[in-house]
Amino acid sequence: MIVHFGLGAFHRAHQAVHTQEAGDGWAICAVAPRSPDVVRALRAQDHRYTLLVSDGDDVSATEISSVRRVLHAPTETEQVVRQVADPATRVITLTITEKAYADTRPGSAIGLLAAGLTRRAADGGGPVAVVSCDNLLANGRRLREAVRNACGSVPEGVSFPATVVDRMVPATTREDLATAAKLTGREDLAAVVAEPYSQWVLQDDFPGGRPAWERAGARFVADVEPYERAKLRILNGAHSTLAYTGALTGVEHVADALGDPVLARLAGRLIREDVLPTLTAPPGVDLREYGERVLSRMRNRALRHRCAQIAMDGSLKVPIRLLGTVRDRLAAGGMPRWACLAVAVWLRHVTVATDDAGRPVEVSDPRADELRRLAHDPRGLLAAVAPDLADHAEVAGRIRADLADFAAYGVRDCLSGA
Ligand SMILES: NC(=O)c1ccc[n+]([C@@H]2O[C@H](COP(=O)([O-])OP(=O)(O)OC[C@H]3O[C@@H](n4cnc5c(N)ncnc54)[C@H](O)[C@@H]3O)[C@@H](O)[C@H]2O)c1
Ligand SMILES: O=P(O)(O)OC[C@@H](O)[C@@H](O)[C@H](O)[C@H](O)CO
Repeated sequence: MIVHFGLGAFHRAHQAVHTQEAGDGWAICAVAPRSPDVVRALRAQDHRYTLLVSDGDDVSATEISSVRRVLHAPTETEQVVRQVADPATRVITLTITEKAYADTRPGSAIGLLAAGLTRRAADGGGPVAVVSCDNLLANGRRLREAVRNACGSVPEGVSFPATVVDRMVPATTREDLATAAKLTGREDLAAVVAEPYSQWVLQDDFPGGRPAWERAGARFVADVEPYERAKLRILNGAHSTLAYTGALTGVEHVADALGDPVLARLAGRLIREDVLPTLTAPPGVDLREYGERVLSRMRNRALRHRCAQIAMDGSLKVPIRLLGTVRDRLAAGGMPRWACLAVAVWLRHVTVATDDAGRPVEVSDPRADELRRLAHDPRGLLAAVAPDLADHAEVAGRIRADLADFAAYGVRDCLSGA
């Protein structure tokens, strides 16, 4: 049995699909940490749901049935703890978003995981792998640290393999639900839509055994780090850049942001000129080709990936997706013009929160209030997120100038002249 925390769209289109395609009998008990809606929807349809896969032209529908039980954490806490402690559970996966790793209070996702692992250790539940599938740096180590904080120590027999996950899965829209109903002939409130591309790279450290996810295309490697760095900097770096520039220029979805040549040029130059020189290719991977493919994947119009969704929680995402690129380019003697520009666009997004036409944009970030209070002080603002870069005269000067230009001329005009 696998216990999964975070019953969002991504789990349903990625780990659940890999587990079904492995075909070796593993089943999933999925825990919803917050909203009960998906729990109700799945219970009403025998836990089965539709995966729509579209390249922008054709769409296929597949029934996913690897999820066999669902639990709502706030109201079914004891069942969650018992399921984690159960010796039949041998793998635990998580997609709980970046910010959830900092919340180790009792009752939080990490708190419940920790309570279950503690009971498991006391009851002799046996070894188990706990696998973060969130877009974090060193997600295995990060999760281990969170569990250690919540438990006081790391329970024996628990491994935390590092992973890299890659598939674009936007929030399901009403139109997606209508497409699922049309293709399957039944209403499905838990349907998800994804691109054809799907990748999962994992460190093979599963002391209690694991599904044969390699049968579904997963790769087990000794060192996940080069894959992680490449994916987070190329794909997620470009995604966040398009999300902030799109949001501030009145564009709703990522595919449409790439339809604007000015925004597409920024994303392309960011990848080619700033990100690629900071990377070492994983064995057998052509990173230039991966970068081009990422941009073409993002042009998929079947994915209604909202700029506002990707823009959320920038204070946690931007350091992972863009600041490493800035630092490595500087260390190598280069000036990461495009990455700095992207950081400046994010700072404008989180502090000013109106687009070029003066319309309010959606900002959801745990540090938004604090950063907004620093809007009048560009150096202080940068120091709040990257003190080392605030001390770098050229970077701080460029970001200050970009912020002033955005205020005077608008983001799009500045980007078109950059
Ligand atoms: N959607 C994608 O394209 C994609 C691709 C790769 C990785 N991921 C990873 O998966 C995560 C979830 O993406 P999604 O598309 O399923 O999003 P989603 O909004 O559909 O689901 C988010 C899930 O996280 C839970 N959650 C949110 N805040 C939480 C908190 N503070 N504590 C505990 N749980 C919390 C929600 O209850 C929900 O189950 C992302 O944050 C990312 O790290 C997503
Ligand atoms: O899911 P988030 O919020 O961490 O980030 C939004 C997207 O950039 C991300 O989900 C990508 O679609 C994904 O990482 C592709 O593999």
